[in-house]
Amino acid sequence: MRLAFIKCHGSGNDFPLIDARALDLPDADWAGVARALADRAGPVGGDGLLLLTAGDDAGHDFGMRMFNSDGSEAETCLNGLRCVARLGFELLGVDAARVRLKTSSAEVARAEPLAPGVVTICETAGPASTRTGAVGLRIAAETVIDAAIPGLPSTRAFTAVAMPNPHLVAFVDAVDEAELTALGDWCEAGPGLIPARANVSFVELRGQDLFVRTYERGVGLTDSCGSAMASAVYAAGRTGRVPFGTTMKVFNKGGLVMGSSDAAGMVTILGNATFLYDASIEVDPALATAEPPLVHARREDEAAAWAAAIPA
Ligand SMILES: N[C@@H](CCC[C@H](N)C(=O)O)C(=O)O
Repeated sequence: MRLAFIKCHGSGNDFPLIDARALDLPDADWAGVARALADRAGPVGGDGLLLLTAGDDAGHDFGMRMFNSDGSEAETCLNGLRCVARLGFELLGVDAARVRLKTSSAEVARAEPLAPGVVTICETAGPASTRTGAVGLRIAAETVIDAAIPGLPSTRAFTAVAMPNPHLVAFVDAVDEAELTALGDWCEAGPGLIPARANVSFVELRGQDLFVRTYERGVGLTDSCGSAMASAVYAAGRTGRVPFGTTMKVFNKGGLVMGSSDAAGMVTILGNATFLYDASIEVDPALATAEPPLVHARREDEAAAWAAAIPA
């Protein structure tokens, strides 16, 4: 089948994005499309597949679905949501919307550019939950807040957050990528402690700002993860490191976003939604393979604006 897509990124988290409002494919086929298009060794590459889906009578202007590179479907993707929101705004001619996610809803709106030429979207999601059941942790404790998790092969103190996708967040003095990768790999095996797996983040507190490095469920180490940044912002408030209500810069390997949260668990993230190119591609969902894409237009001005705003 031939699919049109936009290659986009939110804070360096990159995705093929498909307007799927009129496409009716079984979930297994979307999983195959994700595995074909978000394969780093394949013709497109990305940290997952984003779908813009139709609105509904429950007050959602449109919806978002997100499939990880391994074909698993996530509850949310907050870097991806900004890109989906931008496409929804452009297609519907609106500047704000309520969006249906897999198991929750989010509010999105156009915002003042973070830097000249950088399309910027504000998103509010939540409430974040620290209930271990919501995070998928099979332990007796009701919550894990800045505490070791029995059975996890790490002695670090974690805060477990459902955004609503599962996150384990540890504040560290300095991010050790090898340690993060080893722990992420352990979670990827779906151990009895956390069978649905988890996104794992190490976070450096830099004054009242954060630097977040994340091993994403279903993907691996990524340049940034929006729901991980949201979880880290909330965890910073919940653990008393940064007062709720503080707007902080959240740095990551792919750039930065602005974030804040409140005691009720609502998290607001402001960040880019950059479109890189428009293309179409022949995909075989059953085999999870794709031909090289036909690129129709490159949005070089947007890529340049982001590069100028976030020097390497
Ligand atoms: N990159 C995303 C999160 C994508 C889903 C995640 N890997 C999961 O399986 O929960 C983001 O920006 O939030």
